[in-house]
Amino acid sequence: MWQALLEEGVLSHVNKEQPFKDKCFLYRFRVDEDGSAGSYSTTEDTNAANEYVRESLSTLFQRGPDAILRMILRKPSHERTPEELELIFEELLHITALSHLSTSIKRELSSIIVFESHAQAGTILFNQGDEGRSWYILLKGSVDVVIHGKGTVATLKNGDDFGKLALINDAPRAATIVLKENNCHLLRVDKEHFNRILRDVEANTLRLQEHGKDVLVLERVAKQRGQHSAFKYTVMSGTPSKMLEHLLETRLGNQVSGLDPFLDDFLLTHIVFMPVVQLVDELANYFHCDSNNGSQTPEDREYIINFKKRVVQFMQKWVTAVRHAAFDEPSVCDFIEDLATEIEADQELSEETSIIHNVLTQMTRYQEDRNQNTGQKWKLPPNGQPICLFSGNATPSKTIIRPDDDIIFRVYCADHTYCTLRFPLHTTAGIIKACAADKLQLNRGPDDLVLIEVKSNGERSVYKDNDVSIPTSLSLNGRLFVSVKDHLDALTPLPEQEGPTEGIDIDLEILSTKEIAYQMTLFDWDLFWAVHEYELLYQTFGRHHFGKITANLDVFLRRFNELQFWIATEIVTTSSMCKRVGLLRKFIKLAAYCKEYQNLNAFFAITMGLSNMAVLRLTQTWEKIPSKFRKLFQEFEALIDPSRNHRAYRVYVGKLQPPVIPFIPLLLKDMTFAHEGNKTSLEGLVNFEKMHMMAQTMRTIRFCRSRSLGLEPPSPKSEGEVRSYISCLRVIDNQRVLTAMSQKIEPIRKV
Ligand SMILES: Nc1ncnc2c1ncn2[C@@H]1O[C@@H]2COP(=O)(O)O[C@H]2[C@H]1O
Repeated sequence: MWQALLEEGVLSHVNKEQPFKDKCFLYRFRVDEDGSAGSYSTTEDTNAANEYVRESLSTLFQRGPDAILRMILRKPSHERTPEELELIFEELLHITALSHLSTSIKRELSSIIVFESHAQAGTILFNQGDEGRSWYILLKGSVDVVIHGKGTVATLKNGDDFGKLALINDAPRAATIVLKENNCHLLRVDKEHFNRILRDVEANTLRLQEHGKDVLVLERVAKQRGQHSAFKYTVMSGTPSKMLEHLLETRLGNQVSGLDPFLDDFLLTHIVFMPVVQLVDELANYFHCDSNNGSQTPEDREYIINFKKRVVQFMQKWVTAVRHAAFDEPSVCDFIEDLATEIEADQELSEETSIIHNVLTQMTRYQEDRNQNTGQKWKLPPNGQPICLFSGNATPSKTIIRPDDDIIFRVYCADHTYCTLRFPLHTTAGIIKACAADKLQLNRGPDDLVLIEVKSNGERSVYKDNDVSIPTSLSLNGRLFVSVKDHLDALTPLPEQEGPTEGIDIDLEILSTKEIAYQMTLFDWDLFWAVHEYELLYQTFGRHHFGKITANLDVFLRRFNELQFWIATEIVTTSSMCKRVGLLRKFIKLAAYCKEYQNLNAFFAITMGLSNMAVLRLTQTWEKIPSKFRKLFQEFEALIDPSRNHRAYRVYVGKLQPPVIPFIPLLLKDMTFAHEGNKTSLEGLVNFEKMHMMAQTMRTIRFCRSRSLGLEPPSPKSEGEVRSYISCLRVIDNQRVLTAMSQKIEPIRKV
């Protein structure tokens, strides 16, 4: 009762101590303090006073038991008796915020959980950006969750808890907590106890709300070994802006080195859910958060400066993660320049000057390089040869194909007449269609016409009007046609699409196999190097989704198919059995060298070429090669075996150190699997788990290229000859034709 009187302010301790202590005489009644106590002169006064005492006593009878609990909860742990701990434990059983915890944990909590009350509405419990020291459960009253630049985003009521995020992630407080009512009651668990008892058994999911709607859903995940605790919260879904805020608040600043996985996932995939322009806009707002904030306390200033530093760090990590792709966006370049100017003018940001200058230098270097190589011309030769620079240089040699580079290609119509067009790669199918129709004098409206690929086997695939990177997307011997919609059946492949009818003139036997593998790897490395991780995203979401070109990836995938069909073409066009046997041996050796050079793309392509039914069925040829070659080939086949989701290959490649040229079709398969199996948006929030899956695959590419290719060249005998040979392979990519030729050179044996 004394405790209740104390809490209600009837009684006060001279030093304002809150827990009531018996046998202590330093209390006085407030009325005494005020000096307003007087004698009751009339009977009415006495009756009124008695009535007042009765009412007060009945209130005290109600409040007394609760006050005992609070009195106990205010005691230091070591002063709590076993009976008192039991009382606390029973109370904890009724608290929803603890309902997911086991009985033994609640017992542990009984001895350390403390009661805290605050008399005044408006009291700040802690500030955004502060170090997290405790976790709270609200027992009575309500608090506002306030965020810089946003104001109050949520109000928490009794039963709610808060303050866990900073403790679990070792991050600063994500919001300021302000008491909304007088006399709020809270339970508090301090960090050291939280870490010891709760951290690793915390609830699996944490949902943050703003204005009644979920904005961030975090899930508990295992941390890597060696870290403070076994768990932390990672983002599962969220609104784009809240995820960015969470990133800037918690994932930057306290990270000394390395790239935080959430930050890296965000940087690699944000284009899916947050366009670059929006990202730059929000970063600029964060950087300028002080511009409309007149009076600032020193704490405010510190917070603001810290935030500015984080924006700079974000830019640095952005450029590291996506390299030149960031500089291809004018809004990013403008922002970097503005940042540099403002940072130079702000003494408080002097440490950031070198970071932003470094970013600026990278940007300038890239822009210079781009300006030098601007408007390159590529051509897609009509005879099924690889896409190459128009200047005649057959090897792209570390040349990236850019959206505004031109490409020269042909568009045919049903009677096989054609026009030659030259367009930037980012041109849409709709424009190409209109222009080709005009040149070929097809007098029909654009809605009646389609742009379509006709493959060498007669298969057709229609382009959507807003698809881009059209010429590079063609299959090896595929051709672009423009046709009236209703007459697609009339389209037939051109005779030349069949490919060569006999082997290429050069005598492969005289070229050193190792030299071919070496030159092939250099060539493939250059193509691989030009592919940006983003192209995997563009390809997965569809050519029209981002309006961005996938030309470098297209060229690399074409190369894969080219190698695969080249093997089959060479074998079936070699009619001499003796030569064929030699060729088979040579190709198995070639696959072995490519594997040794860690060019797994070529290794797969060659092995798949050799496993083509048109080659595999040549039993007489296979019988004539030494058994050690056949065994080697069986090993290779086992490695490319697609069963159990390409397990053999995944295990093998998992052990390699870069540089590696990976089997890209599998990476694309993984991307498609992640894309088709998971929604991009879940109840209005970005499904970040999906973004994480996609980023993992994109990171594989980064890992494979994280060291440059430094192969020891085999003593060159015919370097130039080999190089020009492997960069200009002509192939048959029609399976029916390959099989027919195979049957011609080794007819089915009659039993
Ligand atoms: N929308 C929100 N954004 C950030 N924090 C929130 C939000 N809603 C509630 N909170 C709580 O506010 C707390 C502030 O401190 P913490 O970052 O430790 O943990 C935070 C959450 O528990």
